[in-house]
Formats: sequence, structure tokens, C-alpha cells
Amino acid sequence: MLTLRLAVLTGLLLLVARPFWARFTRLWYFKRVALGGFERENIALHRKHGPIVRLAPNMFSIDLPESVNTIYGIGSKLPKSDWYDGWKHPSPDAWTLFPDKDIKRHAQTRRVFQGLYSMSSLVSYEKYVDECADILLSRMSICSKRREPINMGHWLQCYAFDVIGNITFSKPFGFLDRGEDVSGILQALNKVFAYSTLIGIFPSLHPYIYAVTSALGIGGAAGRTFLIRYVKERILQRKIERDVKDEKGIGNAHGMPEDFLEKIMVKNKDAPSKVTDYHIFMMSMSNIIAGSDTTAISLSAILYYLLKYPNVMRKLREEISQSTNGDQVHLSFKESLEMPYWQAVMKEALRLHPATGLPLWRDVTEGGLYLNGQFFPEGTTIGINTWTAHYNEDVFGKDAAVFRPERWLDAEKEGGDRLAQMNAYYFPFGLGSRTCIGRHISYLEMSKLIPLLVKNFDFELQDRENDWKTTNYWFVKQDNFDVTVRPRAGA
Ligand code: HEM
Repeated sequence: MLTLRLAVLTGLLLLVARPFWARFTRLWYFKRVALGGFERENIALHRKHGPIVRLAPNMFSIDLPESVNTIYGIGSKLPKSDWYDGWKHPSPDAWTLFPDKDIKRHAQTRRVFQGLYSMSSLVSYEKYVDECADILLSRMSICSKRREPINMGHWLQCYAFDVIGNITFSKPFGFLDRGEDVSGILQALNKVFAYSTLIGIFPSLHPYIYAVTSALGIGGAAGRTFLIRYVKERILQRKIERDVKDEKGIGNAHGMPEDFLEKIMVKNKDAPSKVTDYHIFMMSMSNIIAGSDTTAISLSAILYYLLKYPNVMRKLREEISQSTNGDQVHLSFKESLEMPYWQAVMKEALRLHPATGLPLWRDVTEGGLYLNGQFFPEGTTIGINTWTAHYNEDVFGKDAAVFRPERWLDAEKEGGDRLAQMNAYYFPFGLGSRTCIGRHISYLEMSKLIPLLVKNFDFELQDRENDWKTTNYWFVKQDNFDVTVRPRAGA
């Protein structure tokens, strides 16, 4: 009887969703994702077919604001789907936080390491951010003298990599100093992202293809190997330094505050069975892989929209000059939190250009799930794409595609439910138990840098007419953020 009921319900599911070929094979979704622009297509699919769209025989893209908590909320028990397998080494021992499907182990790991990413830990990371911001500032001065267009996306990526290296190990990678891709890491990671994004659609092939590509040294294996070696070297070096000094946790290099590695090593020394050497390696790697491109993309988005909307730039600059004194170089994180317009600018830029551009896939578990009256049996995979959510006109209004930081401030002034509804369908950092662990760190990096840049420089978009080009292999990266840069009069 139960089987019959399930068959009927699954049959109904078959009738509901389009596009046609997605019913029969995952190849349809694979092909669309491979084209690199799925975030826009996902929005268009929902506008055409409604809130539930089939992307593969058992994969459904959802655009239902009222279901976001059921799928992702803190109480939700839906694990990440096997699409995430592509983001890890095929060995079950080589697990990492981001793709971990084991809900219990994931929760334990988060509990142990949450503090390293908390607001109170940011105080010790702030100086590491300032150091890299100073280097970027001096690079911008040099670029402004050359008067040639520069790829600002590249420089912001250099900054994001160096900052996360500095926060994690008190040592930037050297991207800003060299202005180029150190040891091919950026190129290699691009390949890793494309590989993981696509193989995740056919996860059973992952062990075989991974073995072949690694043996041949293609598909990003070389850059990944460099990164692994780099992280291991930093850890080893720190262990030696700590042994020599035999000191426990107070400060590290050159009297700077505790960096991430120092904090995690203190935990390791206090409870070696709970915080193992594998944890130290895995969390440090996660910082670099999950925390660099995401921040770079978001920084580019903020600056790009400021350049596209000069009125917003003007208002922001007014707020910056009111909030800082003339000689002050760096805005403190605390000061930035007290700048409502700046906060709204960041929020709005991450709404219009969230860093991840595919549905955040989750598996429906035992007993199935009803969404909007539609039954999804156990074993189906469902997900909401942040882009689909953020461009939802019922939630954000008819002008959802317009960059308008005021929408957040107006909704707040207005009172009522609107702000709560917008906040509930706004998730550039994911949601619930799988929300981004590094989100405060990324806010620290972003909120300090952009005010510094726009206070000191004028940027001009090379192509004012057309929107920039992007490529979406999970991260929606900007390809041609070309600008000219000039020092600002009086800065
Ligand atoms: C603006 C910058 C960032 C954005 C937009 C961003 C976005 C996200 C999103 C959307 C997720 C959840 C993905 C999912 O549900 O599949 C996530 C998870 C994660 N992020 Fe971030 N992230 C950013 C910066 C960072 C930074 C700076 C770090 C590390 C220092 C970091 C580390 C992580 C980790 C480890 C996870 C996995 C968390 C878990 O599953 O428990 N991220 N991030």
C-alpha cells in the first residue's frame, strides 16, 4: 500500500516539473551547468515554470520563500546531497567541513572550532587585514601612475588570498607583492572548482576520474598539491617555533596578535584527542579554499555596483568622511558596524551577486517531505539557488534586479514584516547548521577594505555600457572587471 502511494506521488512529481529532458537524464543539468551561466538560467526557469523545477530525474530546484526554513533551518535534518562529494578527496578518511554529509561529525566539528571564527576572535585578526590592505593601497598607487586599465577583480583576488593566508598563518602568500598568480594556485583552483561542480552531478564517477586526473597531474591537481604542501609547511614551521619557544598561545610572530593557526594549536595542545593534527590541517585548508575566492567575488561585487551607481558611491563617501577623521588611515571594524549606509551597501551587493550560483543541494530523508503541497519522497534531492531567492520579486519587489541599498534601510524604517521577509530569503552565506563558518571574517575583510579604497582612489569602469561577464562553476566569478584608477583629490 505504502509502495503504491509512493509510486502515485512520485508519478505526480513526474508530471509537475519541466524542462522535458530533465525528466530522463542528469545530462541535461550537466550540460546547462557546464555552460557556466546557470545562476541566470535558474532564475529564468523559475519565472517560466513556477516555484518547483526539475533539473534532473530526482533533482528539484525550489523557489519557495516559505520553505526555506524547512529545507535549511537549524532544526532541519536534511543532509547535504552527494553533489558535495566532488569537493573532497574520494577517500572517506579525507573528510572536510564543507562537503561533510555526516551530520553528527559535522555538528561536533563546528562546536569545537566555532570560536575561532567568532566576532570576539576578529579582534586579533584585524591587524592582519590592515597589513594586506596597506599593500593593496600601495599597489593601487603604482597602478594609478601607469594610467593603464587594470583588472580590479584580479587585485581583489590577490588581496583576499593574502589576507586569509595572513589571518591563518601570519604569512600572506605574496600575491599582492608579486601581482600575479603565485605558483599557479588561482588557475589550479579554477580547475578544481570546475571539476568538483561538474563531477558532483555524476558523483559515482568521481573516484575513477579523480584517480586518473591526479595521476596525469591535470584538472587542478598540481595547484592543489602546492597548496597542501604550503599548508603543511606552515604547520610544521609553527610546531618547531612553538617547541623552541615552549610558549603557550600568547602572541606569535613579531608581537602580532594570535593568528588562526596559533589559536587552533593551543586547542590541540589542550585536548589533542579532540583537536587532532588532521583537524589543524583540514581547517587551515578550508580557510584558504572556502574563504578566498568567495571574499574576492564579494569585494568585486561591492566595488562594481558602487561604480555602476554613482549616487550610492557619493552617499557612501559622505558617510565615510563623517565617520572617520581626516588623518585616519584604517576604518576599524567596530566603526564600520556603526555605518548603516555602508552596511546596507554590502548587504545589497551580496544580494545581487551572491558568491555561490547553484542550488544548495540537500537530500530528502525518511518519510519524505511536502513543499507547497507537493510531496518529495525520500531520496529526492532539492535545493534553493541563492540567486533565485535574491531575485525573487515577491520578496524583494519589482525592482529586485536594481542595486538599491536603501531597500534595507526603508524596510527597517517601515517596521512591519517586510524586513523580516527579506532577511529570511537572503542567504549569501548559506543557512542553518551549514551556514558559512567564516562569514564574520569575510565581513571584517570587506568592511575595512572598500571604504579605504574609495576614500583614496577614483575608479572608472572601462565598459560602462555592458554588464560584466561572469563564469559560474559554483562560484560566480567575474571575468572582466576592468577599471582605471586615479588618486582622489585631497585624499
Ligand atoms: C563573502 C565571503 C564568503 C561567502 C559569500 C561565503 C559563502 C558560503 C556559503 C554559501 C556556504 C554554505 C554552502 C552550502 O550550504 O553548501 C559557506 C560555507 C563555508 N564557508 Fe564560506 N563564504 C565566505 C567566506 C568564507 C571565509 C572567509 C571562510 C573561512 C575563513 C569560509 C569558510 C567556509 C566553510 C569552512 C564553510 C563550510 C561550513 C559548514 O559546512 O559547516 N567562508 N560559505
